[in-house]
Formats: sequence, C-alpha cells, structure tokens
Amino acid sequence: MNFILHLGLGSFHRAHQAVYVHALRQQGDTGWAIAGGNLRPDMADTIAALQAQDGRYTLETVTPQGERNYTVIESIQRVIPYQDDLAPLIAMGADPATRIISFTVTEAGYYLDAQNQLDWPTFADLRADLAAVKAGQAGHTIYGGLVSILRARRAAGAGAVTLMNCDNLRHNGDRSRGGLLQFIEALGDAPLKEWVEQNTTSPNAMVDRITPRPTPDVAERVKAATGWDDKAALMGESFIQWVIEDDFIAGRPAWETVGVEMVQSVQAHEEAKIRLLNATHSCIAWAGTLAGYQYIHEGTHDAAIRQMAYDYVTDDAIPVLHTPEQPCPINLEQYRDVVLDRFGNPAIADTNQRVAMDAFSKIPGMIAPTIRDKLARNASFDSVAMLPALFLAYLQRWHAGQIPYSYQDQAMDPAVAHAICDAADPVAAYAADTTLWGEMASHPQLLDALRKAYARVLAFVAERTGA
Ligand SMILES: NC(=O)c1ccc[n+]([C@@H]2O[C@H](COP(=O)([O-])OP(=O)(O)OC[C@H]3O[C@@H](n4cnc5c(N)ncnc54)[C@H](O)[C@@H]3O)[C@@H](O)[C@H]2O)c1
Ligand SMILES: OC[C@@H](O)C(O)[C@H](O)CO
Repeated sequence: MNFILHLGLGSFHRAHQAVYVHALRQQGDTGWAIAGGNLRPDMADTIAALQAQDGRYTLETVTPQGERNYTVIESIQRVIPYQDDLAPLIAMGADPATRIISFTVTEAGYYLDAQNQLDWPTFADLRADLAAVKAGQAGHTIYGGLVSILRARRAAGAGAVTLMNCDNLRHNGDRSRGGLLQFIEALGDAPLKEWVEQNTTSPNAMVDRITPRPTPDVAERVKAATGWDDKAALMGESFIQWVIEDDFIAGRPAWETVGVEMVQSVQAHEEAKIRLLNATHSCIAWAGTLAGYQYIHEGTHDAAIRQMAYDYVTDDAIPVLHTPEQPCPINLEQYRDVVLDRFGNPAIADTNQRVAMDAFSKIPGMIAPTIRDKLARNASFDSVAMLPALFLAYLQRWHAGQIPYSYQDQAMDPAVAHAICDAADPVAAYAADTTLWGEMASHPQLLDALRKAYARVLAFVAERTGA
C-alpha cells in the first residue's frame, strides 16, 4: 500500500483530503491510505481519540437546506502520536511506501514576505527552528519538519516524494517549496538542496470546504444519529472542491475518479478562492465581531455587512481578476453569489473567532494583492480598503480587551500591534506596517484609502453599538 504522510492533522484535513481518499477506498481502490500527525504538541485530545478509534471518525456534513449526513471516514490508517523528536513522523516520511507528504499548517505557517522570501527578521519561530535544526534537533515549522524528514528519507534511499501543500496560500506548492529551499540554504546543506530539487515536486492546489472547529454538539448529534460515542467527530459543509496541478513525482491516487479536478494550472481557481471566498470571509468575521455577532451566517445576513463584502468583490476583486487582456474562465459573479449563500447557511454555525484569526498573514496574502493590482492600474480601491479598515477597528478593540473571545494570530507581534493602536495616528501607523503591506507600506494612496475606509467603519460601529 502507498501512503500519504499528512503533517497537520487538523479539522480541515479530516473533512477534505481524507474524505477523497476514503471515497477511493470505498470504490475498491485501496492502493493508498493516509498516515497523519502534527509537527506541534497541540490537539492532543483529538490525536488520542483518533488513535483509540484506529483513525476512524464520523464526518457530519450539512447541506444549504440544513440536511445532515453522517459518514465514517476510514482513510487515516495510521495516526502518528506527537513526540518532541518527531521520530515516528520522520520514520514514516523515510519509508519508501510514503509517496506523498502533504500538509496543512495554516496560512501563518509559511513565514513568507510579499517577495516570497522567508521573513527571518519578523518571525522568531522561524529563527528558532533554524537554530534547532542546526543543533541537530527536529524542526517544528513546516520547513524544519520537512528538512528532518527529507534528510532521513535521502539517507534511507527511500526515493522521490511529492510535497503537497493543502493550505489556503496563493501558489501554495511553489511558494512553500521556495521557502523550503531557502531554509535549506540557510542551513548550508547543499546536498539536501540538490536532492530536494531533483527528487520532489510541489503541485499547486486549491482546496475548499468550510470546516468549523468541532463543538460538543457535533458529537452529540453524531451519537444521536449513529449511536457511536465518537470522540473525534467533526462537521463540514456539504460543498467540497479540490483542484490540483498534476505534478506528482512518485505516483498519486486516481483522484480524478472521485471528483478532484486535476489540471495543468490552478491559478484561476486559487485567485478566485483566495480573493472571493477567503478575503470576503475575513471581512464578514471582522465586521460581524464589531457588530456583536458570534457566527459568520449572522454577519452574512446583515444587509450592511453583506454589502461591504459584495462591494469589495464587485468593485475591486472581480475587475482585477477578469480583464479584457486576461479573461477569467470562472464566472466570478456567480462564484461571489454562491460563496455568500454558503456563508449564510446557519446550520454550519462557523464562528467569527475561527475565521477572524491570523489577519497579519491573511491581509498580506489575501487582501493586499488586490490593492497592489489596483494601484498598478492607478485605479481607486475604496471597497477593498474597507477590509483592512475593519481589521484596524477590530485590532483597536483587541488592544482595549474588548474582543469577546481569544484572538489568535501567529504572524502578529503583539508589541507591534499594541504600538499601532497607541500611536497618535493609528491609521498612519497601520499603513506603515511592512508585515501587512510590504513595499506598499505608507504609500500615500494606501493611507488615503485607509483613512476614508476607517471613517466609514467607525460610523458603522457607532451605529451598531453606540460606541
Ligand atoms: N477549516 C477550513 O474551513 C479550511 C478550509 C480550507 C483550507 N483550510 C486550510 O487548512 C488550515 C488548517 O485549518 P484547520 O481547520 O485544519 O485548523 P485546525 O486548527 O483544526 O488545525 C491546524 C493544524 O495546523 C497545525 N499548525 C498550526 N500552526 C502551525 C505552524 N506554525 N507550524 C506547523 N503546524 C502548525 C496544527 O498542529 C494543526 O494540525 C487553514 O489555515 C487553511 O489554510 C481550512
Ligand atoms: O476563510 C476561512 C477558511 O478557513 C475557509 O473556511 C476555507 O478556506 C473554506 O474552504
């Protein structure tokens, strides 16, 4: 049997990639299975539950009409427990049966700047990981972890392997590959770099299925519907999509037989997904939090918030994705409307907390590119400027301890964020942040658009909260 070793055994992997491999196995194609574990010591309860259940768990899916379906997913055949030295993950990665190493380590797990360079000065985790790997320890970022695995694989003569990124990142295969090669260069391991260049490929992919963090009521519904007291149950929307560039150096499952789109270039799909779905999702999460909502569907059904999301897509995102010179093969107006319908499904009950997170990597990755494209055309970008302006208002409330949940942001330096909020001119300080804006930092048109948008956001908040 061939294995996909997955790094980052979070909810999304179990609701998406594991489902496609399960579908293959269900139709009798049992040539591939998944082995999965984490690079970090998190989610210990879920990993333990999965181990106790031999990797099996129930996925509840919910349709736009609110119908719920239950499937026991059985494709994760090996659950790899976390160890500080990552020995079990490294052994699995060095096994010739492993033909694909895939990963979901969140958007914040790549540490790249707008020029696709590893941002060493900004990210202490990255510097610490390089030092650890240099000292002979296992790495715990995606780069250090892959280096530990690939060094062992090369030494074992286990052969070529595909490195498959499944995170919401533009050009996710190319960019994480670039980060990995830079990390290896910084280590000074030229033989490993050459081996990686010759023995791995990194297809780009677009992944899609809204998968909320599982709450206790999911397990309760699963038990009521199936009788199984499943400790690793989770829930996702019924919609699912995966588009992958067909560039697998050591073979792959016949994913095209279970609905995966295998393509030559994923670019149009990833741009549509990142700009029309992910950026819009963040918009609704930040605005919804400011308006006092807990859930994404609540903000989506609020006319003013929906309009902000709609205007961003219509005025600024679509015009740069679909141009007379480069027509987009996807019907973007339809995509926008379907996305807003998906967000509006109350049965998904996705939280603003989950979607609002990691703005310091989502703004540069998902929102700044539209501003950059508009600036390059010397066109106005007032609608897209509303998104970062919403986040600035959100950040001010975080600074004041007024966000009603814990805000998680791996790419945010809290001292820098507090300093932005304390500045005499917070909008100018925000527009000057290079983690967010790269080379656009303090651009006069950016600052001007943010000032106008921030005034609109403050008026929106005042109307909703009286504050
Ligand atoms: N949940 C969704 O709706 C969804 C949909 C499409 C794509 N995704 C992608 O999947 C990612 C994970 O989502 P999830 O729902 O599984 O989240 P999750 O919180 O359930 O899991 C996060 C996983 O990432 C790992 N991780 C986090 N930060 C890391 C880091 N810096 N280095 C190494 N590992 C790290 C964790 O160990 C864990 O395995 C998202 O960030 C996104 O890129 C999620
Ligand atoms: O925008 C947040 C994402 O996790 C989103 O739920 C996902 O990308 C949908 O596929």
